[in-house]
Amino acid sequence: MAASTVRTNLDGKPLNPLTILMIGAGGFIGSHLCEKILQETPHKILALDVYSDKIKHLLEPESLEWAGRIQFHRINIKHDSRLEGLIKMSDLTINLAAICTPADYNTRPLDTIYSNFIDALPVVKYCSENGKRLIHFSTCEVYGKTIGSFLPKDSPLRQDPAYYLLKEDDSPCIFGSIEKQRWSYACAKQLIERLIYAEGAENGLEFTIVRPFNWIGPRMDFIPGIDGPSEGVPRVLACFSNALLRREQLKLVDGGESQRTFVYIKDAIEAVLLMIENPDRANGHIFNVGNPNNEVTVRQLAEMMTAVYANVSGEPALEEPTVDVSSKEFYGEGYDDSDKRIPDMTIINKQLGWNPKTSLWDLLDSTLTYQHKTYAEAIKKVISHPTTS
Ligand SMILES: NC(=O)c1ccc[n+]([C@@H]2O[C@H](COP(=O)([O-])OP(=O)(O)OC[C@H]3O[C@@H](n4cnc5c(N)ncnc54)[C@H](O)[C@@H]3O)[C@@H](O)[C@H]2O)c1
Ligand SMILES: O=c1ccn([C@@H]2O[C@H](COP(=O)(O)OP(=O)(O)O[C@H]3OC[C@@H](O)[C@H](O)[C@H]3O)[C@@H](O)[C@H]2O)c(=O)[nH]1
Repeated sequence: MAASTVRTNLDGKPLNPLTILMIGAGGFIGSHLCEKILQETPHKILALDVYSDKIKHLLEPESLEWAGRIQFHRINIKHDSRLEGLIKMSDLTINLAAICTPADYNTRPLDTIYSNFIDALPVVKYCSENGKRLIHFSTCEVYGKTIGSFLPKDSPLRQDPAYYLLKEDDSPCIFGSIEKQRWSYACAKQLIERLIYAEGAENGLEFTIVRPFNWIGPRMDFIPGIDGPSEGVPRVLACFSNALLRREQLKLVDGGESQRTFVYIKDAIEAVLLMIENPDRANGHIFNVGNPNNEVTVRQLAEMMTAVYANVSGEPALEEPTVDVSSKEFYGEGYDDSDKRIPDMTIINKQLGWNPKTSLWDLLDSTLTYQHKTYAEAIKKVISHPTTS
């Protein structure tokens, strides 16, 4: 591994080992980022989260080759005086902590706003006051709806990228009305972005903002009734995986017409490592991180996942693998949706030379292989003994 050799950045400068405070290290993205940093770099991680299940394999046993380079701190940043001390001890803080599942945005809007704005405030403040660098995770949802979504359905302008391509320094942020509480998350993320940007402009905070575009892969969210609440609604990858594992129909919200671009978590993590190790190129920037080549409608995603899962499991797909449900029925009152999300890649290409590599088919193949291996047996047990779940 590279830890014993001298690492250089994109400009050929040697890199000193960093101490990185990773807030939300126990989540989906955090677990992959911890793995990458420990396996490929000499950097140290102060991993902060309220949960550690997804990074258990990195914390135990003590004999692992990176023992001593990762330390877990079980802390809730809502109320813990240790936060500032940890920021002071680190060269860089990465903030991933958030409530970020759409089922929560309209049903727990207060928790969503507190988590994505209020709870992030001390992190920004302590970084700014102590002259520490911050990489903050925002979201592609700050763009909201595309300009093109307001055009008539048959308008040829809808095919023009000027009406849908999402550009960091150009596109407006278009949300629905206040009673559409779906946008509580996007709005909170937008305000914290503006605050970080202002701290940079007025007080010299060194920051990078990341806007992930539907990063997916192993360890994303949970499978209801197995490693998460039975009634919980995770993001689409886990919802569809859960249905496939249980041989149930995949639910298409409002016909599954919305479009998304999906990027493989392992590609996306490469971009984050470039940001970590190239501050001169990353500071002061907002980066879209996604795969513009992997666009599908949610219906197409369901069809692809059904086909891939049949290959992986060796079980034929259901005759009617999908069923339509209304958003009101699925998410409740106040849901709304982003119509289309294609990231413009100009800034990340220019600053960091990063490009995603993995096709949607390939990333679904490795992810569903993982889901099958991890959950198929447990699901069978729960189905045959429903009362013990
Ligand atoms: N996965 C994606 O495609 C995606 C897309 C857009 C934005 N993001 C952003 O990236 C970040 C990470 O997303 P993820 O997919 O890994 O989500 P995740 O839910 O898997 O991880 C978030 C982690 O933060 C922790 N956390 C939340 N509140 C906390 C608190 N008060 N104190 C300590 N820990 C706390 C959670 O326990 C969890 O482990 C979030 O900010 C999210 O908004 C992710
Ligand atoms: O079972 C399901 C689940 C979801 N969906 C649909 O699939 C699409 C994608 O849903 P996801 O749950 O992955 O969430 P979204 O892409 O809407 O938002 C996500 O993207 C960016 C991040 O900030 C967050 O992780 C999350 O808000 C939506 O149109 C949703 O309505 C279904 O049709 N069926």
